Amino acid sequence: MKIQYSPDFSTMSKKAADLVHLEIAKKPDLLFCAASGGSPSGLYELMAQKHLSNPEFFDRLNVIKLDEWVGLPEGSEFTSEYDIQNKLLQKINLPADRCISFNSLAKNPKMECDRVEAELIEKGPIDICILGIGQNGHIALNEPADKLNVSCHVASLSEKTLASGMIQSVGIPLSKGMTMGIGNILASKMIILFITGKGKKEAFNSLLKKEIDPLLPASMLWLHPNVRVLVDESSIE
Ligand SMILES: N[C@@H]1[C@@H](O)[C@H](O)[C@@H](COP(=O)(O)O)O[C@@H]1O
Repeated sequence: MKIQYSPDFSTMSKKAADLVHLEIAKKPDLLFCAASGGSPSGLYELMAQKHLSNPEFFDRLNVIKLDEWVGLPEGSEFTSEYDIQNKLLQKINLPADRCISFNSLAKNPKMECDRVEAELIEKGPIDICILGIGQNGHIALNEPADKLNVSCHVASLSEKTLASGMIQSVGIPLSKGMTMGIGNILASKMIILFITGKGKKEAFNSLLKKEIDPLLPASMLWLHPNVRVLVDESSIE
């Protein structure tokens, strides 16, 4: 795990963009796993700028979405789909046939996870996995628990996640999410974990203990040989 500190959000995002653009230049058709939320939004903005200056750059890129809430109405601005579509996919003109995603409205979320898992087996592994960290140390929607799931699965959301900014204003009671499992994430060739945003300090300090603990799902990343942790110091003071 390589931890790199940046003085602010934009410097951190620029470091991520440099890494991502370098990998895509080497392998234009790579599989990019996109997280929703605030942490990667600076990266996505820089990718959108790259597209403006070099319209062919993302022409062969494939994207898979990291996670999704279960049961949000179609087109809801709170879905991860909406977030990633608006911040990244529409900006880089990525067609639907090069994007794999969980459908928030799937009638059977377990079957939806199995479908995404099967697509990932066929098209994976992920080349670059973008992650934020939850205030409780979750990655994707792998919540702290005695046991963690290897594969794509339906997750019960923790109280801390339910109280987080992202879904507080939804107005519909949510209790579950669909997510990549820890095994899917650890099978990625490169992982970029952002540490930025309010309330992340405690989880980050726990991660620095270098202990593997399912109650801190992000600690599983210590088992991976190619993880870049990009820290925005201004937000964790
Ligand atoms: N399901 C999302 C994750 O995909 C995201 O990485 C995390 C951090 O969000 P943020 O970057 O907004 O702090 O929150 C949510 O739980």
